[in-house]
Amino acid sequence: MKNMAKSEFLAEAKARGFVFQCTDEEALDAACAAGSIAGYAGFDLTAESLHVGHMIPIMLLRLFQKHGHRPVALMGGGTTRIGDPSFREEARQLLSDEQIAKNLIGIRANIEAFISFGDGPNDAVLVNNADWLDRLSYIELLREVGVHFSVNRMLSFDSVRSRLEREQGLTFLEFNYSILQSYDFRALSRQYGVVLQMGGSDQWGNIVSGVDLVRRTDQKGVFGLTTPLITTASGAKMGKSAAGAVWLSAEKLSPYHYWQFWRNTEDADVGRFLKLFTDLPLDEIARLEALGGAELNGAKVILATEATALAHGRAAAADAAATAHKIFSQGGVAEGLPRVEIPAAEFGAGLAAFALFARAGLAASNGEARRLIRGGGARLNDEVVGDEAQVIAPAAEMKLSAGKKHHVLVKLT
Ligand SMILES: Nc1ncnc2c1ncn2[C@@H]1O[C@H](COP(=O)(O)OP(=O)(O)OP(=O)(O)O)[C@@H](O)[C@H]1O
Ligand SMILES: N[C@@H](Cc1ccc(O)cc1)C(=O)O
Repeated sequence: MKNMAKSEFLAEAKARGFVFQCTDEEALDAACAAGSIAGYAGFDLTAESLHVGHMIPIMLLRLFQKHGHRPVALMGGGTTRIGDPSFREEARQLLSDEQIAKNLIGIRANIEAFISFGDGPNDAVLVNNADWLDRLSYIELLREVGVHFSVNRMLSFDSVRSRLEREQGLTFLEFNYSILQSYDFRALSRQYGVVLQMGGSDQWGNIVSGVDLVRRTDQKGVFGLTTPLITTASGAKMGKSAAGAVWLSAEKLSPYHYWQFWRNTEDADVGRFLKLFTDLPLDEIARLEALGGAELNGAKVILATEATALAHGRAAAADAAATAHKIFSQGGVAEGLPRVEIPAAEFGAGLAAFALFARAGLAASNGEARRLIRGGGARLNDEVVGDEAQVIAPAAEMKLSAGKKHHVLVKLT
Protein backbone atom coordinates (compact mmCIF):
# COMPACT_ATOMS: atom_id res chain seq x y z
CA MET A 1 0.00 0.00 0.00
CA LYS A 2 1.40 3.40 -0.90
CA ASN A 3 1.91 5.88 1.87
CA MET A 4 -0.03 8.92 0.68
CA ALA A 5 -0.85 10.27 4.14
CA LYS A 6 -0.83 14.05 4.42
CA SER A 7 -0.76 14.27 8.20
CA GLU A 8 2.59 13.78 9.88
CA PHE A 9 1.11 11.38 12.41
CA LEU A 10 -0.45 8.98 9.94
CA ALA A 11 2.49 9.21 7.54
CA GLU A 12 4.95 8.21 10.26
CA ALA A 13 2.62 5.61 11.80
CA LYS A 14 2.34 3.93 8.40
CA ALA A 15 6.03 4.19 7.58
CA ARG A 16 6.89 2.56 10.91
CA GLY A 17 4.46 -0.32 10.44
CA PHE A 18 1.80 0.59 13.02
CA VAL A 19 -1.24 0.63 10.76
CA PHE A 20 -3.33 -2.45 10.08
CA GLN A 21 -6.92 -1.26 9.56
CA CYS A 22 -8.66 2.08 9.77
CA THR A 23 -12.39 2.79 9.66
CA ASP A 24 -11.87 5.79 7.33
CA GLU A 25 -8.24 6.52 6.68
CA GLU A 26 -8.73 9.50 4.40
CA ALA A 27 -11.01 11.32 6.81
CA LEU A 28 -8.78 10.53 9.80
CA ASP A 29 -5.77 11.79 7.85
CA ALA A 30 -7.59 15.03 7.05
CA ALA A 31 -8.63 15.47 10.71
CA CYS A 32 -5.03 14.93 11.90
CA ALA A 33 -3.68 17.32 9.27
CA ALA A 34 -6.21 20.01 10.19
CA GLY A 35 -5.17 20.33 13.84
CA SER A 36 -4.66 18.61 17.15
CA ILE A 37 -7.10 15.78 17.92
CA ALA A 38 -7.65 13.57 20.97
CA GLY A 39 -7.37 9.80 20.70
CA TYR A 40 -7.40 6.90 23.15
CA ALA A 41 -6.27 3.35 23.75
CA GLY A 42 -7.54 1.18 26.60
CA PHE A 43 -5.70 -1.33 28.77
CA ASP A 44 -7.41 -3.92 30.89
CA LEU A 45 -5.91 -4.46 34.32
CA THR A 46 -5.29 -8.20 33.98
CA ALA A 47 -1.79 -8.30 35.57
CA GLU A 48 0.48 -6.16 37.70
CA SER A 49 2.42 -5.11 34.63
CA LEU A 50 1.96 -4.74 30.90
CA HIS A 51 4.16 -6.83 28.60
CA VAL A 52 5.97 -6.04 25.35
CA GLY A 53 2.91 -6.95 23.27
CA HIS A 54 1.18 -3.89 24.76
CA MET A 55 4.05 -1.72 23.56
CA ILE A 56 2.47 -1.52 20.11
CA PRO A 57 -0.54 0.57 21.18
CA ILE A 58 1.66 2.45 23.67
CA MET A 59 4.27 3.39 21.06
CA LEU A 60 1.43 4.49 18.78
CA LEU A 61 0.09 6.77 21.54
CA ARG A 62 3.63 8.11 21.93
CA LEU A 63 3.85 8.89 18.22
CA PHE A 64 0.41 10.49 18.36
CA GLN A 65 1.62 12.77 21.14
CA LYS A 66 4.88 13.56 19.34
CA HIS A 67 2.86 14.94 16.44
CA GLY A 68 0.90 17.31 18.64
CA HIS A 69 -2.19 15.22 19.40
CA ARG A 70 -3.58 14.47 22.83
CA PRO A 71 -3.43 10.83 24.00
CA VAL A 72 -5.94 9.50 26.50
CA ALA A 73 -4.81 6.31 28.26
CA LEU A 74 -7.79 4.41 29.60
CA MET A 75 -7.41 2.02 32.53
CA GLY A 76 -10.03 -0.68 32.26
CA GLY A 77 -11.00 -0.75 35.94
CA GLY A 78 -14.60 -1.47 34.93
CA THR A 79 -14.08 -3.69 31.87
CA THR A 80 -11.55 -5.90 33.68
CA ARG A 81 -14.46 -6.95 35.90
CA ILE A 82 -16.03 -8.49 32.77
CA GLY A 83 -13.04 -9.76 30.74
CA ASP A 84 -12.67 -9.22 26.99
CA PRO A 85 -13.56 -12.44 25.13
CA SER A 86 -12.00 -11.25 21.82
CA PHE A 87 -10.09 -14.11 20.22
CA ARG A 88 -9.82 -15.95 23.51
CA GLU A 89 -10.39 -19.65 23.63
CA GLU A 90 -11.83 -19.60 27.13
CA ALA A 91 -13.34 -17.11 29.54
CA ARG A 92 -10.84 -15.18 31.62
CA GLN A 93 -10.60 -15.90 35.27
CA LEU A 94 -12.44 -13.17 37.17
CA LEU A 95 -10.17 -10.98 39.27
CA SER A 96 -11.03 -9.56 42.67
CA ASP A 97 -11.48 -5.80 43.03
CA GLU A 98 -8.38 -5.69 45.28
CA GLN A 99 -6.28 -7.35 42.59
CA ILE A 100 -7.63 -4.99 39.93
CA ALA A 101 -6.73 -1.98 42.11
CA LYS A 102 -3.23 -3.35 42.62
CA ASN A 103 -2.79 -4.00 38.89
CA LEU A 104 -3.81 -0.44 38.13
CA ILE A 105 -0.83 0.92 40.07
CA GLY A 106 1.67 -1.16 38.09
CA ILE A 107 0.09 -0.58 34.68
CA ARG A 108 -0.25 3.16 35.19
CA ALA A 109 3.48 3.33 36.03
CA ASN A 110 4.32 1.35 32.86
CA ILE A 111 2.42 3.80 30.68
CA GLU A 112 3.83 6.88 32.39
CA ALA A 113 7.28 5.89 31.16
CA PHE A 114 6.20 6.29 27.53
CA ILE A 115 3.87 9.26 27.33
CA SER A 116 3.87 12.52 29.26
CA PHE A 117 0.95 13.46 31.44
CA GLY A 118 0.09 16.92 32.66
CA ASP A 119 -2.03 19.98 31.97
CA GLY A 120 -0.43 21.20 28.73
CA PRO A 121 -2.44 21.29 25.49
CA ASN A 122 -1.28 17.90 24.25
CA ASP A 123 -0.32 16.34 27.57
CA ALA A 124 -1.82 12.92 28.06
CA VAL A 125 -4.82 12.23 30.26
CA LEU A 126 -5.33 9.11 32.34
CA VAL A 127 -8.87 7.88 32.94
CA ASN A 128 -10.42 4.83 34.55
CA ASN A 129 -13.61 3.44 33.02
CA ALA A 130 -14.75 2.20 36.43
CA ASP A 131 -15.61 5.87 37.06
CA TRP A 132 -18.56 5.64 34.69
CA LEU A 133 -19.17 1.92 34.10
CA ASP A 134 -19.59 1.08 37.79
CA ARG A 135 -22.44 3.57 38.00
CA LEU A 136 -24.53 2.26 35.11
CA SER A 137 -27.95 0.94 35.83
CA TYR A 138 -29.03 -2.08 33.91
CA ILE A 139 -32.41 -1.25 32.40
CA GLU A 140 -31.36 2.26 31.55
CA LEU A 141 -28.26 0.93 29.76
CA LEU A 142 -30.28 -1.63 27.82
CA ARG A 143 -32.82 0.95 26.72
CA GLU A 144 -30.40 3.70 25.87
CA VAL A 145 -27.43 1.76 24.46
CA GLY A 146 -28.44 -1.89 24.02
CA VAL A 147 -31.15 -0.87 21.58
CA HIS A 148 -28.43 0.18 19.09
CA PHE A 149 -26.64 -3.18 19.13
CA SER A 150 -27.63 -5.90 16.72
CA VAL A 151 -27.04 -9.36 18.19
CA ASN A 152 -26.81 -10.73 14.65
CA ARG A 153 -23.93 -8.37 13.93
CA MET A 154 -22.20 -8.98 17.25
CA LEU A 155 -22.25 -12.70 16.52
CA SER A 156 -20.68 -12.13 13.13
CA PHE A 157 -17.37 -10.70 14.42
CA ASP A 158 -14.31 -12.90 13.94
CA SER A 159 -13.29 -12.18 17.51
CA VAL A 160 -16.11 -14.32 18.92
CA ARG A 161 -16.69 -16.69 16.02
CA SER A 162 -14.29 -19.39 17.16
CA ARG A 163 -15.92 -19.46 20.60
CA LEU A 164 -19.35 -19.88 19.01
CA GLU A 165 -18.24 -22.54 16.59
CA ARG A 166 -16.56 -24.66 19.23
CA GLU A 167 -18.17 -26.21 22.24
CA GLN A 168 -16.62 -23.56 24.51
CA GLY A 169 -19.41 -21.28 25.62
CA LEU A 170 -19.46 -17.53 25.54
CA THR A 171 -21.09 -16.28 28.72
CA PHE A 172 -23.62 -13.49 28.72
CA LEU A 173 -21.25 -11.57 30.97
CA GLU A 174 -18.53 -11.64 28.29
CA PHE A 175 -21.00 -10.93 25.52
CA ASN A 176 -21.62 -7.53 27.12
CA TYR A 177 -17.97 -6.54 26.90
CA SER A 178 -18.09 -4.78 23.55
CA ILE A 179 -21.15 -2.76 24.62
CA LEU A 180 -19.12 -1.42 27.54
CA GLN A 181 -16.05 -0.65 25.42
CA SER A 182 -18.34 1.16 22.97
CA TYR A 183 -19.84 3.09 25.87
CA ASP A 184 -16.28 4.15 26.83
CA PHE A 185 -15.64 5.54 23.37
CA ARG A 186 -18.80 7.60 23.57
CA ALA A 187 -18.03 8.77 27.14
CA LEU A 188 -14.57 9.94 26.06
CA SER A 189 -15.91 11.54 22.91
CA ARG A 190 -18.37 13.53 25.01
CA GLN A 191 -16.01 14.39 27.84
CA TYR A 192 -12.66 14.91 26.09
CA GLY A 193 -13.64 15.31 22.47
CA VAL A 194 -11.90 12.00 21.65
CA VAL A 195 -12.34 11.17 17.96
CA LEU A 196 -10.03 8.19 17.57
CA GLN A 197 -9.64 4.82 19.28
CA MET A 198 -6.45 2.84 18.73
CA GLY A 199 -5.83 -0.80 19.63
CA GLY A 200 -4.44 -4.13 18.48
CA SER A 201 -6.07 -5.85 15.49
CA ASP A 202 -7.93 -8.13 17.92
CA GLN A 203 -9.85 -5.03 19.06
CA TRP A 204 -11.41 -4.29 15.66
CA GLY A 205 -14.88 -5.59 16.58
CA ASN A 206 -15.00 -3.64 19.85
CA ILE A 207 -13.71 -0.49 18.17
CA VAL A 208 -16.12 -0.43 15.22
CA SER A 209 -19.02 -1.09 17.59
CA GLY A 210 -18.02 2.10 19.41
CA VAL A 211 -17.74 4.07 16.18
CA ASP A 212 -21.29 2.94 15.29
CA LEU A 213 -22.68 3.82 18.71
CA VAL A 214 -21.28 7.36 18.59
CA ARG A 215 -22.65 7.83 15.08
CA ARG A 216 -26.11 6.55 15.97
CA THR A 217 -26.61 8.35 19.28
CA ASP A 218 -24.50 11.51 18.88
CA GLN A 219 -24.42 11.88 15.08
CA LYS A 220 -20.65 12.29 15.25
CA GLY A 221 -18.02 10.73 13.02
CA VAL A 222 -15.23 9.11 15.05
CA PHE A 223 -12.46 6.78 13.88
CA GLY A 224 -10.87 3.47 14.71
CA LEU A 225 -7.27 2.52 13.91
CA THR A 226 -5.81 -0.90 14.62
CA THR A 227 -2.21 -2.09 14.68
CA PRO A 228 -1.04 -5.41 13.31
CA LEU A 229 -0.47 -8.24 15.72
CA ILE A 230 3.30 -8.45 15.87
CA THR A 231 4.87 -11.84 15.50
CA THR A 232 8.59 -12.59 15.32
CA ALA A 233 10.23 -13.77 12.10
CA SER A 234 9.81 -17.34 13.34
CA GLY A 235 6.08 -16.86 13.86
CA ALA A 236 5.70 -16.45 17.63
CA LYS A 237 3.34 -13.77 18.99
CA MET A 238 5.41 -11.05 20.63
CA GLY A 239 4.97 -10.51 24.29
CA LYS A 240 5.02 -13.95 25.74
CA SER A 241 8.09 -16.13 25.31
CA ALA A 242 8.40 -19.77 26.27
CA ALA A 243 9.97 -18.59 29.52
CA GLY A 244 6.97 -16.36 30.30
CA ALA A 245 5.83 -12.84 29.51
CA VAL A 246 8.33 -10.13 28.74
CA TRP A 247 7.13 -7.69 31.40
CA LEU A 248 7.63 -3.94 31.36
CA SER A 249 7.88 -3.60 35.15
CA ALA A 250 11.41 -3.84 36.53
CA GLU A 251 10.04 -5.74 39.57
CA LYS A 252 8.86 -8.55 37.29
CA LEU A 253 11.73 -8.53 34.78
CA SER A 254 15.03 -6.78 35.48
CA PRO A 255 16.21 -4.12 33.01
CA TYR A 256 19.16 -6.41 32.24
CA HIS A 257 16.89 -9.27 31.17
CA TYR A 258 14.67 -6.82 29.28
CA TRP A 259 17.78 -5.59 27.44
CA GLN A 260 18.76 -9.20 26.73
CA PHE A 261 15.32 -9.96 25.27
CA TRP A 262 15.83 -7.23 22.66
CA ARG A 263 19.48 -8.14 22.11
CA ASN A 264 18.33 -11.67 21.16
CA THR A 265 16.10 -10.36 18.34
CA GLU A 266 16.19 -12.53 15.22
CA ASP A 267 18.21 -11.01 12.35
CA ALA A 268 15.16 -10.62 10.10
CA ASP A 269 13.29 -8.62 12.77
CA VAL A 270 15.91 -5.96 13.55
CA GLY A 271 14.68 -3.26 11.14
CA ARG A 272 11.00 -3.84 11.84
CA PHE A 273 11.53 -3.72 15.62
CA LEU A 274 13.71 -0.59 15.45
CA LYS A 275 10.80 1.13 13.68
CA LEU A 276 8.17 -0.02 16.14
CA PHE A 277 9.99 -0.01 19.45
CA THR A 278 12.43 2.91 19.27
CA ASP A 279 12.27 6.61 18.42
CA LEU A 280 15.29 6.48 16.10
CA PRO A 281 14.71 8.36 12.85
CA LEU A 282 13.75 6.23 9.85
CA ASP A 283 16.87 7.08 7.81
CA GLU A 284 19.09 5.98 10.68
CA ILE A 285 17.08 2.74 10.91
CA ALA A 286 17.47 2.17 7.17
CA ARG A 287 21.24 2.38 7.62
CA LEU A 288 21.24 -0.04 10.58
CA GLU A 289 18.90 -2.45 8.85
CA ALA A 290 21.25 -2.72 5.88
CA LEU A 291 24.14 -3.95 8.03
CA GLY A 292 25.06 -7.58 7.84
CA GLY A 293 27.06 -10.14 9.77
CA ALA A 294 28.76 -9.00 12.95
CA GLU A 295 27.66 -5.42 12.34
CA LEU A 296 24.05 -6.48 12.62
CA ASN A 297 24.84 -7.40 16.21
CA GLY A 298 25.77 -3.76 16.72
CA ALA A 299 22.30 -2.83 15.46
CA LYS A 300 20.78 -5.28 17.97
CA VAL A 301 22.72 -3.61 20.79
CA ILE A 302 21.30 -0.25 19.67
CA LEU A 303 17.78 -1.72 19.55
CA ALA A 304 18.20 -3.21 23.04
CA THR A 305 19.60 -0.02 24.52
CA GLU A 306 17.00 2.27 22.94
CA ALA A 307 14.08 0.02 23.86
CA THR A 308 15.35 -0.39 27.43
CA ALA A 309 15.90 3.36 27.76
CA LEU A 310 12.25 3.98 26.92
CA ALA A 311 10.94 1.52 29.50
CA HIS A 312 13.51 1.90 32.28
CA GLY A 313 15.44 5.12 31.60
CA ARG A 314 18.80 5.85 29.97
CA ALA A 315 20.86 5.02 33.05
CA ALA A 316 19.36 1.53 33.48
CA ALA A 317 19.79 0.88 29.75
CA ALA A 318 23.44 1.92 29.85
CA ASP A 319 24.01 -0.30 32.91
CA ALA A 320 22.40 -3.26 31.16
CA ALA A 321 24.51 -2.69 28.04
CA ALA A 322 27.67 -2.42 30.17
CA THR A 323 26.85 -5.63 32.08
CA ALA A 324 26.29 -7.45 28.81
CA HIS A 325 29.49 -6.06 27.34
CA LYS A 326 31.43 -7.26 30.36
CA ILE A 327 29.98 -10.74 30.06
CA PHE A 328 30.19 -11.16 26.32
CA SER A 329 33.35 -9.27 25.40
CA GLN A 330 35.53 -9.54 28.45
CA GLY A 331 34.32 -12.78 29.90
CA GLY A 332 34.05 -11.30 33.38
CA VAL A 333 31.65 -12.61 35.99
CA ALA A 334 29.03 -9.90 36.10
CA GLU A 335 26.31 -8.95 38.46
CA GLY A 336 22.83 -9.12 37.01
CA LEU A 337 23.05 -12.65 35.58
CA PRO A 338 20.33 -15.10 36.55
CA ARG A 339 21.42 -16.84 39.73
CA VAL A 340 21.00 -20.43 40.73
CA GLU A 341 21.67 -21.29 44.33
CA ILE A 342 22.84 -24.81 45.14
CA PRO A 343 23.23 -25.90 48.75
CA ALA A 344 26.91 -26.73 49.45
CA ALA A 345 25.75 -30.00 51.00
CA GLU A 346 24.16 -31.03 47.72
CA PHE A 347 27.30 -30.07 45.82
CA GLY A 348 29.47 -32.13 48.15
CA ALA A 349 33.06 -32.66 47.06
CA GLY A 350 32.15 -32.01 43.45
CA LEU A 351 29.55 -32.60 40.74
CA ALA A 352 29.98 -34.17 37.32
CA ALA A 353 29.94 -31.44 34.67
CA PHE A 354 26.78 -32.78 32.96
CA ALA A 355 24.93 -32.93 36.28
CA LEU A 356 25.92 -29.37 37.13
CA PHE A 357 24.72 -27.96 33.78
CA ALA A 358 21.41 -29.79 34.12
CA ARG A 359 21.02 -28.71 37.77
CA ALA A 360 21.71 -25.09 36.80
CA GLY A 361 18.89 -25.23 34.26
CA LEU A 362 21.08 -24.79 31.18
CA ALA A 363 19.95 -28.18 29.89
CA ALA A 364 16.58 -29.84 30.33
CA SER A 365 18.03 -33.21 31.31
CA ASN A 366 21.32 -34.95 32.03
CA GLY A 367 21.26 -36.35 28.49
CA GLU A 368 20.84 -32.91 26.98
CA ALA A 369 23.67 -31.61 29.19
CA ARG A 370 25.96 -34.38 27.96
CA ARG A 371 25.14 -33.47 24.36
CA LEU A 372 25.77 -29.78 25.06
CA ILE A 373 29.21 -30.57 26.48
CA ARG A 374 30.08 -33.00 23.68
CA GLY A 375 29.12 -30.33 21.17
CA GLY A 376 31.57 -27.89 22.75
CA GLY A 377 28.82 -25.46 23.79
CA ALA A 378 29.38 -25.61 27.54
CA ARG A 379 31.72 -23.26 29.39
CA LEU A 380 32.68 -22.88 33.02
CA ASN A 381 34.01 -19.41 33.84
CA ASP A 382 34.46 -18.87 30.10
CA GLU A 383 36.58 -22.01 29.61
CA VAL A 384 35.13 -24.74 27.41
CA VAL A 385 34.22 -27.85 29.36
CA GLY A 386 35.71 -30.71 27.36
CA ASP A 387 34.65 -33.75 29.35
CA GLU A 388 31.09 -34.40 30.36
CA ALA A 389 32.11 -36.53 33.31
CA GLN A 390 34.75 -34.11 34.60
CA VAL A 391 34.16 -33.43 38.29
CA ILE A 392 33.71 -29.76 39.01
CA ALA A 393 35.09 -28.76 42.38
CA PRO A 394 32.95 -26.54 44.59
CA ALA A 395 33.53 -22.78 44.42
CA ALA A 396 31.55 -19.92 45.92
CA GLU A 397 30.62 -18.57 42.50
CA MET A 398 30.68 -20.23 39.09
CA LYS A 399 29.61 -18.75 35.80
CA LEU A 400 28.13 -21.39 33.51
CA SER A 401 27.36 -20.73 29.86
CA ALA A 402 25.46 -22.71 27.26
CA GLY A 403 26.22 -21.31 23.84
CA LYS A 404 26.75 -17.58 23.48
CA LYS A 405 23.56 -16.32 25.01
CA HIS A 406 22.64 -18.35 28.04
CA HIS A 407 24.53 -17.73 31.23
CA VAL A 408 23.85 -18.32 34.88
CA LEU A 409 25.76 -17.61 38.01
CA VAL A 410 25.82 -20.61 40.33
CA LYS A 411 26.25 -19.73 44.00
CA LEU A 412 26.88 -22.26 46.69
CA THR A 413 24.84 -21.59 49.78
N1 LIG B 1 2.19 -9.16 19.69
C1 LIG B 1 1.32 -8.16 19.76
N2 LIG B 1 1.23 -7.28 18.75
C2 LIG B 1 0.36 -6.24 18.80
N3 LIG B 1 -0.46 -6.01 19.83
C3 LIG B 1 -0.42 -6.86 20.86
C4 LIG B 1 0.47 -7.98 20.89
N4 LIG B 1 0.30 -8.66 22.05
C5 LIG B 1 -0.66 -7.98 22.70
N5 LIG B 1 -1.10 -6.90 22.00
C6 LIG B 1 -2.15 -5.94 22.40
O1 LIG B 1 -2.27 -5.95 23.80
C7 LIG B 1 -3.57 -6.38 24.22
C8 LIG B 1 -3.47 -7.37 25.35
O2 LIG B 1 -2.75 -8.51 24.89
P1 LIG B 1 -2.98 -9.98 25.45
O3 LIG B 1 -4.42 -10.32 25.33
O4 LIG B 1 -1.93 -10.84 24.88
O5 LIG B 1 -2.59 -9.67 26.93
P2 LIG B 1 -2.98 -10.29 28.27
O6 LIG B 1 -4.40 -10.01 28.51
O7 LIG B 1 -1.98 -9.72 29.20
O8 LIG B 1 -2.63 -11.80 28.07
P3 LIG B 1 -3.50 -13.10 28.10
O9 LIG B 1 -4.42 -12.93 26.94
O10 LIG B 1 -2.50 -14.19 27.90
O11 LIG B 1 -4.15 -13.08 29.44
C9 LIG B 1 -4.21 -7.01 23.00
O12 LIG B 1 -5.56 -6.70 22.98
C10 LIG B 1 -3.49 -6.39 21.83
O13 LIG B 1 -4.20 -5.28 21.40
N1 LIG C 1 -10.50 -4.54 25.37
C1 LIG C 1 -9.17 -4.01 25.44
C2 LIG C 1 -8.97 -3.04 26.55
C3 LIG C 1 -9.92 -1.86 26.50
C4 LIG C 1 -10.84 -1.64 27.50
C5 LIG C 1 -11.75 -0.58 27.45
C6 LIG C 1 -11.69 0.28 26.35
O1 LIG C 1 -12.57 1.34 26.29
C7 LIG C 1 -10.76 0.10 25.35
C8 LIG C 1 -9.89 -1.00 25.42
C9 LIG C 1 -8.16 -5.19 25.56
O2 LIG C 1 -8.54 -6.23 25.99
O3 LIG C 1 -7.01 -5.04 25.25
